[in-house]
Amino acid sequence: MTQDELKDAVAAAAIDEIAPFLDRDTVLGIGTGSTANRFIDRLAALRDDFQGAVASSEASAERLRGHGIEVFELNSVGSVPFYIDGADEVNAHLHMIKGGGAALTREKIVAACAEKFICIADASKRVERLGDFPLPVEVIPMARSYVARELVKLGADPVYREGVVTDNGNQIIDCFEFMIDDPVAMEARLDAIVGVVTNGLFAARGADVLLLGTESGVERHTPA
Ligand SMILES: O=C[C@H](O)[C@H](O)[C@H](O)COP(=O)(O)O
Repeated sequence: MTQDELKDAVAAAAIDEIAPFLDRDTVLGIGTGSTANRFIDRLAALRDDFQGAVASSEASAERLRGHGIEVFELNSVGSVPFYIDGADEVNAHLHMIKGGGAALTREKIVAACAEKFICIADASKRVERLGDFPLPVEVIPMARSYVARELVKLGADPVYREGVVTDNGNQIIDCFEFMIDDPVAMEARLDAIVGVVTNGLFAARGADVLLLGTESGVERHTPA
């Protein structure tokens, strides 16, 4: 199977996972990226079965609206039973690296509000140790050089993602050569650097369920 077919398979599995719980009051949390897009496209068929969605990016909001799915501001929503999103890497504890598409901050906010985080990913995203994928860090623009120097002190090779402005008007630094032994501790340590808005480690609040697309079918994992 191609990677796109595996993404399609996990998007379909996520629909099966949430469909029995939808009602007219349900507002879903929706992530960003190519896997989340496939989920959004499948969600269109169910649009009359739930109220709408909160999106983690302007791109996902536009795609949802394009399918006739109402998009709500997070501040106007009481509860978010499910957050469905992809990942750049995920380990056995369902800690993740996210933010390859620069949407990490809004993703982390919507995920924090959700009762259940369902991660949808093809098998290439599953790793033993996080860090081969360069860890994204969203920074306030005026703090970029300072934050980069602090990241060097932590052992990373920080690279400014040129030309990218996040939905929040900020910039992204990608941390190369930065293997992560303790994702929970490192997530907190990075967040403590002045000028960091968010880092792409989703460990303190990891996923609750991983739907992993493999050659032999979709595997359902919970945290080890
Ligand atoms: O900022 C982007 C998000 O964190 C995505 O969920 C992540 O990059 C995975 O994207 P994709 O499904 O395209 O691999």
